[in-house]
Amino acid sequence: MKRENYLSWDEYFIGLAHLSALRSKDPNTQVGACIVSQDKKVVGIGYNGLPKGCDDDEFPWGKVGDNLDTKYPYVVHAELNAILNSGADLRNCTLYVSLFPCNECAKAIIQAGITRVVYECDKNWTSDGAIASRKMFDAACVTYDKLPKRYTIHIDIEDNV
Ligand SMILES: O=c1[nH]c(=O)n([C@H]2C[C@H](O)[C@@H](COP(=O)(O)O)O2)cc1CO
Ligand SMILES: [Zn+2]
Repeated sequence: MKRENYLSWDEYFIGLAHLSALRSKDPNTQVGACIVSQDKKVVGIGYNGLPKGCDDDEFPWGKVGDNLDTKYPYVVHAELNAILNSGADLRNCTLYVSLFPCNECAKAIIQAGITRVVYECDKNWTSDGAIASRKMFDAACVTYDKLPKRYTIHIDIEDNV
């Protein structure tokens, strides 16, 4: 008889997105994204971080002050990193992401041909960025689904072998 308590596809892929977020150096918000093809293959994965060649220890991670002295002009968002890290054709793929995408990522998601977004947290739901994202997703027929519940996936590598 097969195991009962295995991960669902949604749990598996959002779990991968969360694992990826653990690589983020952002001290405030760690976001992870995972792109999955129609036949359930992972074709892209990423987290919010600086572009290649930009030193994590040299660039700022703060939120306030002069814009150029904050992280905002420099950080590549998780969704965009997942798209850029993929070499695959992303048409009709699903993007799993821990936070609802901002409008800049929404544009990249649409242009890449991704047709479904599954997200977990929508703490930014009423921000202008998220409102613009929804306008564009609706116009471009990109569906967006919030995962129905939060859950814990426990990974203990020592115990797992
Ligand atoms: O869609 C997103 N994807 C994404 O990776 N991020 C990243 C950029 C920043 O590193 C961080 C947001 O930082 P903060 O919550 O401190 O403003 O999350 C932020 C958004 C905004 O929704
Ligand atoms: Zn974004």
